[in-house]
Amino acid sequence: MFRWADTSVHGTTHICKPFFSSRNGREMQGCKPSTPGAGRAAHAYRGLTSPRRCGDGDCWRLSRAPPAARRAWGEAGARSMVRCGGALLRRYGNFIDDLRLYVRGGTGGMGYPRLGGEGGRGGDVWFVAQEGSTLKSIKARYPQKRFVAGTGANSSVKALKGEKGKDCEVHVPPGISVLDDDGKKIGELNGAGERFLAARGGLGGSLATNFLPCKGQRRIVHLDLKLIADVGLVGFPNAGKSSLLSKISQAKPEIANYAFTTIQPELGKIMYEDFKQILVADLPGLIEGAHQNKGRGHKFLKHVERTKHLLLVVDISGFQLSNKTQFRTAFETVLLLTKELELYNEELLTKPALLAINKMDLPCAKDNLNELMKQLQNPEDFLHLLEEEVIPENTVDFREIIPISTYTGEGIEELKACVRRSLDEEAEQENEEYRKKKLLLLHTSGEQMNKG
Ligand SMILES: Nc1nc2c(ncn2[C@@H]2O[C@H](COP(=O)(O)OP(=O)(O)OP(=O)(O)O)[C@@H](O)[C@H]2O)c(=O)[nH]1
Ligand SMILES: [Mg+2]
Repeated sequence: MFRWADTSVHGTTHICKPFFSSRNGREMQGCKPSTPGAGRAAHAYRGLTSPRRCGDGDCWRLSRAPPAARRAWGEAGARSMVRCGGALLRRYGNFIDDLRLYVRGGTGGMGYPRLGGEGGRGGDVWFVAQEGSTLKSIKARYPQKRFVAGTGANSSVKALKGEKGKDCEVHVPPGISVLDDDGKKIGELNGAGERFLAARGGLGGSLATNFLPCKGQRRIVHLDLKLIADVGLVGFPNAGKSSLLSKISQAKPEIANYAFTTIQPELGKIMYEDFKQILVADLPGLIEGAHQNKGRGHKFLKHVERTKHLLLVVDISGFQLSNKTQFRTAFETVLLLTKELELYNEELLTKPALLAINKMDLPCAKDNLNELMKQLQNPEDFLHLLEEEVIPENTVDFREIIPISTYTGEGIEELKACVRRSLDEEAEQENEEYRKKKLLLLHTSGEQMNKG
């Protein structure tokens, strides 16, 4: 259940209780913010949140916040004043995670009717997973995006059985799903060296075909890339995911105080003293409705599918995309993120998950954290205040909740340790299951041999 890591904020380990939702009759975890969503108090509360650049180019400017909020926000807020720019005008970077290709197997060779010779089979088109390969490099090298294998050799007096046409091998990055033109998955390439037959060559001419060759298989396929990482950073825009990645790894992602700074996934490695490395993927921010592809949600959510662990990152001061959208408290953002994951693919909620509560250096953070804690401990007291649309059907079972600040470094070491512990536990569990399966297999094969 929810477990708070030791932090310099609290200095204690705190166990939060799960709660029972009367709404859907399921066990839930979470809380309801006591701050109402409207009115003067809420306005002040909102004013304490980081002013940010909104989706449509407007800003929640600090100057609009009430004076009390501005005072409370103080320097930290001023430091992270909104920067309005043309970021949203940028394309989705030059990172490519979907490529449409035409593939055709080679035509078979002609048969030799007089001597009953058989033409060679056409070559095949193969996709071969190779480390270092990218969809971008495929596009750059083969702008036509057409892959045709060689034609089989004709049967001749010298060689009655014609030679097979040359195979065409396309090197693709590991983590590829191959889809047909209707979007149906026809193959997967996860590890380096794995191969997928994309188009089979046609048979050579023989007696059965009146010595006429057959054409090779032809089709349109999509290569859909999903990042494979140990941990995926999931959160609303501006929560500090990229800041966190830059703090725990050598990666240098772009960091800025506006939504959608990260427009393409970025990878970083956490290096531990014993040389263990954990691959972390910084994913672009999600917004409400991401599961319906709002804010390019599908493009980003699909990467979550292949990460082993989820690390949800939320801003303790809450989130508001623009002054036209509703303000969401830290707890509401947790629920909303859960909901987006659940609606996109329910299985995502079965992944081991951790929760990082960021921006603990803000003046309002400790109060908000205490409030959040109260809500987490007695959620049933607050749940009825939440809007229906915020509450997910299921919940993420957070292994640990860690308050952090990427500015001061608070909680960062604890977070790294928690990530390591969680991955190690999972690996141990997988090993145990593998051992059990092997033992069972040995046992049953031994019994069969005894019977024989
Ligand atoms: N006060 C404070 N600000 C922070 C902290 N971490 C990040 N920020 C600020 O929050 C803003 C957003 O940080 P990013 O790391 O770009 O956030 P993100 O989640 O990657 O945002 P997107 O890429 O848009 O999804 C930046 O101005 C950061 O400087 C923190 O611990 N404390
Ligand atoms: Mg980012």
